[in-house]
Amino acid sequence: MLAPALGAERLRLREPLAPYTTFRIGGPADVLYDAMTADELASAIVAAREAGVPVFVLGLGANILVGDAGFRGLVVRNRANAIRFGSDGRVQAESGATVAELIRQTVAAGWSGLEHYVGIPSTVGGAVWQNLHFLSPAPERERTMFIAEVVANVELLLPSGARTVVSADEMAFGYDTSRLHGSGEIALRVDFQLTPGEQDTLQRILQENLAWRGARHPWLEVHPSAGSIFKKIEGVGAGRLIDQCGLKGFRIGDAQISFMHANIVVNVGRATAADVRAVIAHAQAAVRERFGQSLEPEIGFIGEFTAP
Ligand SMILES: NC(=O)C1=CN([C@@H]2O[C@H](COP(=O)(O)OP(=O)(O)OC[C@H]3O[C@@H](n4cnc5c(N)ncnc54)[C@H](OP(=O)(O)O)[C@@H]3O)[C@@H](O)[C@H]2O)C=CC1
Ligand SMILES: C=C(O[C@H]1[C@H](O)[C@@H](CO)O[C@H](OP(=O)(O)OP(=O)(O)OC[C@H]2O[C@@H](n3ccc(=O)[nH]c3=O)[C@H](O)[C@@H]2O)[C@@H]1NC(C)=O)C(=O)O
Repeated sequence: MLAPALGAERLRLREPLAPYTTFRIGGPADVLYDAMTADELASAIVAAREAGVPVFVLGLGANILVGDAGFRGLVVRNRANAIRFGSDGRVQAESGATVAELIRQTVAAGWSGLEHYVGIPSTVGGAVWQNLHFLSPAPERERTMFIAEVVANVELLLPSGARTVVSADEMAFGYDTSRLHGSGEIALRVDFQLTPGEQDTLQRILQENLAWRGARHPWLEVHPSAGSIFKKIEGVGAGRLIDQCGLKGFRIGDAQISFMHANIVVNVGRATAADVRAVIAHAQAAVRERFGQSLEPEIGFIGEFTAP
């Protein structure tokens, strides 16, 4: 049903999703399609919806846990990555561009606003979906900065299949959220408004932020993860509560609570989604019993899970 619209030769059947996630976990998608432009991304979603096929848009797979039984339907891997510079600090990126590449190009051109988010795996689409954030530069690090601060407009694909451009004010950005959560809307392109930056300042922020993250978070290349597993508990810290339960290093199968940061679960070998879910349940039960607090997962659970 999808082949006429998307091209049979570009559809991969029963494709394992683990390699396309930072957790390196997850069973096969019925069908995987790589969208190479924003137009292809929009066409694929519209084609799937018209055919009544469930569809999931995959960025870098940095904030999701895919079930061991995989995804029934179409996974569209967003590889639409064109980046165009306008005048006076305007930069437009397709939503599959990586934040890493966008930072590389904007910093090289002397524009400030995105350098704070260095080292965080994300596509531009994932970044606006979740309102990507990091602490303000050292030495103060006095506040959390959000990508919303440099977003001017977002082009959206609506559930109807129509496209529209909305301003940042209309994006309902919050901590770890935006209007894209649960709305069925997909970000196709984002316009950023950046400001001139001193090359030395930009380079300092890049290096200091990478050092900060490197010292606190496990390294993805060695210890695959999905970043923070649980949502922030304001003024307390999900990681601190799990830590105080003595759970650093707690392991089920090959899923382990990181020794570096208790809010991160790492895949130390061949972890399954069931292993990760069992670790999540254990941490939730321990924190509820000890502190009476509910830990709410921050990651998305995608596809089909077998019982742990
Ligand atoms: N601060 C940190 O240290 C870390 C932060 N992260 C966060 O994780 C996210 C990772 O992004 P990424 O790997 O690209 O995303 P993922 O592939 O992990 O997808 C996560 C969700 O993003 C939504 N999404 C992705 N692309 C789009 C799009 N074009 N339009 C609308 N929704 C989209 C989907 O939501 P839906 O299910 O609603 O369709 C999906 O469930 C970033 O937001 C980043 O902030 C991750 C790791 C560490
Ligand atoms: C890693 C992510 O985002 C990160 C983001 O990189 C950084 C910097 O802005 O701030 C948040 O981390 P965080 O470390 O402050 O969050 P929490 O896990 O709630 O920890 C809060 C505090 O608890 C303490 N803490 C943390 C871990 C630990 O093992 N022990 C401990 O005592 C630390 O003092 C820490 O600062 C984001 N996490 C959440 C859940 O909001 C992600 O979204 O995947």
